[in-house]
Amino acid sequence: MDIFKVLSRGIKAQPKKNQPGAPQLLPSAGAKVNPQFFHDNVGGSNAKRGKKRKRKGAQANNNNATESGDDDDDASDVDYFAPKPTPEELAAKKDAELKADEPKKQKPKLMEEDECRQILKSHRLKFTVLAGRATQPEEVAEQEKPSKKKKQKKDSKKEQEEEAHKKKKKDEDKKQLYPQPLNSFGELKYTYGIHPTLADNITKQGFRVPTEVQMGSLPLQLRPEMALEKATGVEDVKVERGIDFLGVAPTGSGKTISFLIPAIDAIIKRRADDYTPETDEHVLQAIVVAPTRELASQIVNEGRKLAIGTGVRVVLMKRTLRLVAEENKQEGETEQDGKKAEEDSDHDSEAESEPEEVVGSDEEESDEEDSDADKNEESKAKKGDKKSKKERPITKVDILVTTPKILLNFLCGGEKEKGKPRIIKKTLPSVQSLILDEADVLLDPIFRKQTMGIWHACTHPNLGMTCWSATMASNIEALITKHIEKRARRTPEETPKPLIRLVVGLKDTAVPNITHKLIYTATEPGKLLALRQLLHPVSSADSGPPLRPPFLVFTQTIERAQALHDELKYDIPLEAGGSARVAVLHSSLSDSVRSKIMARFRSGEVWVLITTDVLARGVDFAGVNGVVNYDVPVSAAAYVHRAGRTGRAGREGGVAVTFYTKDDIPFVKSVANVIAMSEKQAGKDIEEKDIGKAAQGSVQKWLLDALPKVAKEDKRKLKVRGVESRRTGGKATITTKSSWERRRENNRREAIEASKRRKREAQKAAKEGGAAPAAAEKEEEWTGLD
Ligand SMILES: Nc1ncnc2c1ncn2[C@@H]1O[C@H](COP(=O)(O)OP(=O)(O)OP(=O)(O)O)[C@@H](O)[C@H]1O
Repeated sequence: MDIFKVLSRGIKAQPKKNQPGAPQLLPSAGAKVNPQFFHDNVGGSNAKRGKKRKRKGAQANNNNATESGDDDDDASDVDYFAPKPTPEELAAKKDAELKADEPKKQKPKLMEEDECRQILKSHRLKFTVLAGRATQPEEVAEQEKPSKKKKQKKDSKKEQEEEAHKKKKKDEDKKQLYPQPLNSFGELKYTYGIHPTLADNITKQGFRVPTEVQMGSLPLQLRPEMALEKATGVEDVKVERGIDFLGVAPTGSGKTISFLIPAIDAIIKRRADDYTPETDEHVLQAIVVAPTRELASQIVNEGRKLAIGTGVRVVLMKRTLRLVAEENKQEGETEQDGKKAEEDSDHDSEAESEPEEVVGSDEEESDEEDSDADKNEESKAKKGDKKSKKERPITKVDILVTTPKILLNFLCGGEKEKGKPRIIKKTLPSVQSLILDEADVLLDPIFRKQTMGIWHACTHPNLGMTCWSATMASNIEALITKHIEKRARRTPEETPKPLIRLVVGLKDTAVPNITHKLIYTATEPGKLLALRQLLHPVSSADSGPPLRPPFLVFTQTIERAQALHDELKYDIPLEAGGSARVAVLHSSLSDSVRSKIMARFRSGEVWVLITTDVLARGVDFAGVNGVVNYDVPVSAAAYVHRAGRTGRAGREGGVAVTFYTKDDIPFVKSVANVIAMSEKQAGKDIEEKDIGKAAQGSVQKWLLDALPKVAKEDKRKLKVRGVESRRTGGKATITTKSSWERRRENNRREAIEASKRRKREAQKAAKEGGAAPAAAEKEEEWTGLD
């Protein structure tokens, strides 16, 4: 040790974490050892986030993955003066470790229900049976008598409220489940028996510790009977035919592999069971539906990585694909069914409570645009003779990943004609698993008919349905439950499959590991100034942690994204990469341009990506340091998803900034509420005594109280149309030019246009008659408004 070096070290204390000047941990710094969001010390007197309970049971299950970074605690046991082990001792120790890693042949050891309860609670996992119990308890009868309840309430409101609350809690307790959690990925192979190649692929991806949603959902999906073996009071939950599943878990918590692992494993097993040389073919067995093309291709990539060496083919749906589908034999009936399904859907959307879920205007376009993007391929296909369509080989596919419209078009034999109901001409009887990623948006009125059409076309009697999202409005949950029950009624001879819901953490909140900033900019130009300040921060004394590239900027419309890009593209100095560092991505761009921009952003070439809600859901950019909501999101759920593009897989240091102007004040309360709830969940909520202090990144209580409540009708309008003034042709434009300058430019442009028009008219008249040349000459003399 160089003593001079030690002595010459500065004595200035290093700033602590989260203090100004302290090196900040950013999402771009890389993956975290432990991707879990919640691991409370349940049971201890001083429960604290970030500390994980140690379990005996998990160790007994001989897992080959470390549980968490908490093993560092063992450092206190290190004995620096102990004699060094001999090489023989080291070799013997290694042998023992290897032996411990070998799969156990005997029956895996399951945890008792109490222990499961503790672990589930510490990771904030809550399971509820929503439908399909063999005997439905009295709550159904209770629900059928709302008028009587109301009457009672009038008598002694408080008493009745208390009673209702108690009853609700009791009912909820009754429906709750405490299945086995997955403590490590090693258990997937040794306890739940997934194929070794699939297990190896999981390890190769570097996944060591399962996230909460993986802990909760994988055992139930893979072997429900085993997951519930130690659970008590589940006699009416019959899982022999599998389960239907609804997973509501934070953004970036690894939902994708939670549905891909069971889908791939089921295909491998079925193939092994039914193997004959003739049947060893790829048969479409699972469909994953996602709302945007970017998300769909991301799922394909994830799926292919997991399926390496398993023989399972994961394919992205394209117009030119030929799938094995059965012609609908009872077309007349299906037509009626189809019509009925549409009527049902319409009826649902009106009858149910106002949906809280977001459907950004752009998302609709994104799927609309699917058709445009695939037109190239279609035209190529059309160029060949008509026969070629028939001759095109059937695509070998086991898992199909698709956006809803493109698959529905295939099933209906073409695009929708205006005013005509869609008829499903083909069905997909081989599909045994239908997975809806971002299910709430897929079942929102905007995509509902398309998604329901696909659901209807999957005719397998034992179709398994799993739905996933970070947000789930209650009306969407009710819709899923209703349709699953309806399907079950078609086969009364079979035991109904239970629909089990898993909620991780608080429903509809943002991830707990990011910082939120709500910034009032008063006007539209104020936003541009504020964004420039974020790009070029002048002082570190700014409120909250600075926003460092790469980051995403969300706008309400395509036009605004384009305009913001035009404004910002020269803001990055040439020596730092110039305009190439800022890019825009929206649904009017072609497919190939979109993919190129995505690749450039992922590679770090683009620092600021301006976009619309087309990238708000599901897209995984691991190292995004922040999100700027240049325009206020159209709903609380939209906020959750946009903010969730940062802080993925538990990465710390992400920032979500939201600008709001005078025009947004009527709508911003729902966003402020989500921020407050998310901070509360993260343990950062402001205490009464701190009200008035500038708490970093939190929404202060006075602001929450001062913001007006958003009326239901306004919420609905906002969701469908966004802030009116920002729609195309609205008064709010993104530009640094003053309105006087813009007016002058407009006048000049119009004058030039008018001049050209007159000239053309004069020339036309000159061709026709003699008097015109003079007029044309006269016209040329005019120089327009300058
Ligand atoms: N167990 C794990 N350990 C570490 N990283 C993981 C783990 N599981 C998933 N990830 C990574 O976490 C990131 C987010 O995963 P994913 O995209 O599946 O999240 P999500 O829950 O679907 O998010 P969203 O709600 O935004 O769609 C991915 O980069 C994925 O590779």
